[in-house]
Amino acid sequence: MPQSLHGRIRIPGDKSISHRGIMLGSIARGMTELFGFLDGADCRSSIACFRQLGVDIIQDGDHIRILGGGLHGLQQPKEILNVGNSGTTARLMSGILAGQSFPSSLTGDASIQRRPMTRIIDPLHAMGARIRSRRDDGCAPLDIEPSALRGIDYLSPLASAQVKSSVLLAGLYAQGKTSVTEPAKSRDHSERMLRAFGADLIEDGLTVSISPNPDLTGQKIHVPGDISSAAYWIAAASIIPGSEIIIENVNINPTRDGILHIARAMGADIEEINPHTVSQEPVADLFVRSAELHGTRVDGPIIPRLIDEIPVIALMAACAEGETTIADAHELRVKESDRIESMVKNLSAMGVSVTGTDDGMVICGGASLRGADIVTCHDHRIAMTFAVASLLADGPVHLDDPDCVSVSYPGFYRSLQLLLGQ
Ligand SMILES: O=C(O)C1=C[C@@H](OP(=O)(O)O)[C@@H](O)[C@H](O)C1
Ligand SMILES: C=C(OP(=O)(O)O)C(=O)O
Repeated sequence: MPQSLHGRIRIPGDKSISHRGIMLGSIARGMTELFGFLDGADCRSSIACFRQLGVDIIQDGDHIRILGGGLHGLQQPKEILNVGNSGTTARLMSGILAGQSFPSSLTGDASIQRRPMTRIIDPLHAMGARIRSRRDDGCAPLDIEPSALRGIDYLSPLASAQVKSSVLLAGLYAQGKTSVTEPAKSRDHSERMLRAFGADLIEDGLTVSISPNPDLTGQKIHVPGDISSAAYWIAAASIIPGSEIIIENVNINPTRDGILHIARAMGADIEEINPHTVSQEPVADLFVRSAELHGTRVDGPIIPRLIDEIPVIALMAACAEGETTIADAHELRVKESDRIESMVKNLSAMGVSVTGTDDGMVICGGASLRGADIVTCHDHRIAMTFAVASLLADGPVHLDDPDCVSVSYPGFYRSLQLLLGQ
């Protein structure tokens, strides 16, 4: 019988909001303070890049102070900017760099150098940017030359907050208005934060428009807890009989709350307590009790609202009664790893009957999980998913790179021990 989870837990700050806080604080005028910042490897990469761009950023744990010099206050970096493992840093920062009066280059780790950048290069080109993939393969390293930008109306083929945000940030430096229309709503943290910093931004359904600003103004931002990190505890507490936990201070932004909808559709028992707003973002504590789960269908416009949670949703599906189909999630193939392949391979190794499809997977629930050697592909979400799976396995589960969790959740294993009462 697996050991149940109990107690209250506070999860680290939201990764998307932490990145945006560093970036907007760096191009705003005056002091920005971030409280509850995610001190994980990805957000540290954003700090390192903007320091290289001449911004004074002081970090004291999860408290950050940024002295921004305004939209044109960045300086030419002496060396190539290194985004590490962070796609968000690469794509959003490219939008800012495209509008600068100096050249710059950026690269990242092996995973970043495989992830597609044409999705931002194309719209930035249409705005007049001079940005090219050094190896001509559509991936980083990217070289960016100064040029005058003009506003465009961009019809994005993808529901991607990174693409949307990159174009909107470039729009701050463009002549005229820039708008982005997406096929489905992606996370809207950039829109909320840009507005708080004083940007001239309008939202109309799936279209967001921004006009160039004379300047943004530094802000104090309280970063709420990351629902993508809460997802592991939602899943673990739901699956393991007898569990009862409270996850404090979780961002429940409707563009991010897909996991709550899908978990409830599977029968999960999740109560939202004390809902309130913090720095333009809706927040609540989540009371999660174990429940009998059953299979469901995960597809359509909810996909961008839970894209990073699909690995752990697939694990919930493996432990539920009946079949679950995940579709319309082709984007999983271009994350830190090919997450469809990673999930199919590792769930199969644990004895789950799962079939990968082009844009998702079909999972037969109800199997008992056996011990296995897990290939994480250095992907933090795969590592955390199988650390949760290990609680249910009837034999030892070995992760080849357990430490990669520090990309988004440095205290993950400590939190797990706490919830297990160890
Ligand atoms: O904008 C963001 O902060 C993010 C957007 C999503 O990526 P896409 O924009 O590629 O969908 C998500 O997967 C990533 O973890 C963070
Ligand atoms: C896809 C992710 O992040 P990024 O694109 O910023 O690397 C993630 O955190 O799951």
